[in-house]
Amino acid sequence: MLEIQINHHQVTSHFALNHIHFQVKAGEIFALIGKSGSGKSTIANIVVGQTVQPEASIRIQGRELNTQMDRLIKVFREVGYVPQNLHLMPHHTVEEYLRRLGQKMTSKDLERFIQKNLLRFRLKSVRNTKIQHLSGGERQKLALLEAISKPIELLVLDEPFSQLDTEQKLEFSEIFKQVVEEEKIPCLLISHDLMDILSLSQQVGILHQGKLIFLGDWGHFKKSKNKHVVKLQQAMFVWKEKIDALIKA
Ligand SMILES: Nc1ncnc2c1ncn2[C@@H]1O[C@H](COP(=O)(O)OP(=O)(O)OP(=O)(O)O)[C@@H](O)[C@H]1O
Repeated sequence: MLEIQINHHQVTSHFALNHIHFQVKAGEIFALIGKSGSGKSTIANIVVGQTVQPEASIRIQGRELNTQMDRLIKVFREVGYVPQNLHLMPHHTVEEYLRRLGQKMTSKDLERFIQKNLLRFRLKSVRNTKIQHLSGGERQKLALLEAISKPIELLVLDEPFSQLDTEQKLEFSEIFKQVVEEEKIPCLLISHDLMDILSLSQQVGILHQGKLIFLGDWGHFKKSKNKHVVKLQQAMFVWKEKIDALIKA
């Protein structure tokens, strides 16, 4: 279980996070959505340890990660993080990159790691392609692979769908869902688009001007009368009508 508590974090004179408190179970995807500038990435940066906020509490199985010891490293070692802007090595091929990730393994384990992950992440056909020539979807898969290639206790993805087309989103969603189930770790998924997270997450948090204005599962979401949630419900209704009409035509 991951528990995040940020009572107050002043980012600028105009923007602060307030009363952020939520929990994510192992094997569960918690989607944090909100408009641009609502504070999603600020939360992600605190959760992964990139922003120093001594008063924030990031607990995994009741153990506090945000301690002075853990502050010595840039990202908490327990976290697998896929940032909004990926930092992959452009001149390496996919296979070379995997060899780098597994450089401390025995040669037998390394071969097993490469074969398993090329299959699991559907990257076999591009194993000899340089990263600079990969599609957005392939790069995103490689970043997720890297995030889970070390022992981690939680996973954070910041806007993984923003550069992907519809087909790539579908493929990435399938792989991502399977990975979270297999790894049995809590996952925080940041997105600005409700459509991208609908079929993926069990819990959803809606962020508005630095505050969580909704927190719950999709059953609660459906029944909520909060004005911001009602707007999203209406958008979903319009999509449903359009999709139904297309299917019937
Ligand atoms: N390092 C910083 N310096 C100044 N202002 C910042 C900094 N980081 C964030 N902000 C401000 O804090 C607010 C929240 O930003 P944040 O990036 O968390 O929003 P977001 O919801 O992730 O937006 P987006 O979806 O566009 O990425 C914004 O008004 C932003 O300008």
